[in-house]
Amino acid sequence: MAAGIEQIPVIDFSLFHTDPEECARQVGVASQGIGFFYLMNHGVDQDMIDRMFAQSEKYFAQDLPEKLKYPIKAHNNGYATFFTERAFNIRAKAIKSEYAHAFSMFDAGTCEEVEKFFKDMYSVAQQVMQCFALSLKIPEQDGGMHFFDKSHVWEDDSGTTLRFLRYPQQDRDPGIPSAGAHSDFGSCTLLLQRRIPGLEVQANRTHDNVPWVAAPVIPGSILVNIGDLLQKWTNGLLKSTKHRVVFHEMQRTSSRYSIACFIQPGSDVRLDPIPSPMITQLTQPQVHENNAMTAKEYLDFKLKAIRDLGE
Ligand SMILES: O=C(O)CCC(=O)C(=O)O
Ligand SMILES: [Fe+2]
Repeated sequence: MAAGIEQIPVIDFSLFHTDPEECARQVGVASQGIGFFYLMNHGVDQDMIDRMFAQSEKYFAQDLPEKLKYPIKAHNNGYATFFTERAFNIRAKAIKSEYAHAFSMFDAGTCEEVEKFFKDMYSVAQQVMQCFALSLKIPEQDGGMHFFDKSHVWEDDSGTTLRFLRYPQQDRDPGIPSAGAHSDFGSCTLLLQRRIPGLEVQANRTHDNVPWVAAPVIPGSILVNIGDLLQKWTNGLLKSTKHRVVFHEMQRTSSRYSIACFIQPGSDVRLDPIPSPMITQLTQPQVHENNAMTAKEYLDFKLKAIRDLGE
């Protein structure tokens, strides 16, 4: 049965190596449906993930002045508080820049491991992007399953960001989401949750007041969702779904931690129409803009829109 919008499918990602077509089919169904899917057997080492969470806990446990040594600025690296959510961002670009000192949040010797972790997550994203290209049936002469490879290169300048998140312990339900309903901006997001649930996904895009679907913590999984840029780039075929984080009873006794990896195309990538028969068949005719935005222009446009909203 095809996955509906009411449920988040779980995909055994070892299929990517044994049966990429079937893997891509499952990724395609989920991406055109609820816009979220779990990956099991994704290949990122669980012990390393556990160490990243341990580093994150240690970082957030520091006194505020320590954390504020690296406040988030326009470059989007560093510590930020958004309402009841706390975050520490590291952009892929920062790893090799003068901003590398921000890694002092980590214990000595762990910087290399953070970089390895970030790169391993990025490789999973690249495989997911290959599944997107396969499911879109992009012709071989246009790149086939490797269509997105050129636009997602680790070394290229991009907005790709690793974000360590903490939702502090609270003795009562504040009654409002810790992270309000939003969609992500980029190509896709890879999320690691641990222990405490709270993430919810919009069950329906067409009417308000519909139930939210819980995105439970599935140990060992990576939760992937499509971002606005990929929705726009695929002319709406792949869905960027709103989600939020709400208070969970377990937060009365401990903080909730998660780690998100926001994947963006290279800054200079132009979002020209994708040569996909699926997009042609399943979406309204695309408006051919002569001056398609670059990924950076799109991201700046989205960031400006939230700044203008005063968020
Ligand atoms: O912490 C989570 O579970 C989700 C975070 C999220 O949606 C975001 O930072 O965009
Ligand atoms: Fe999000």
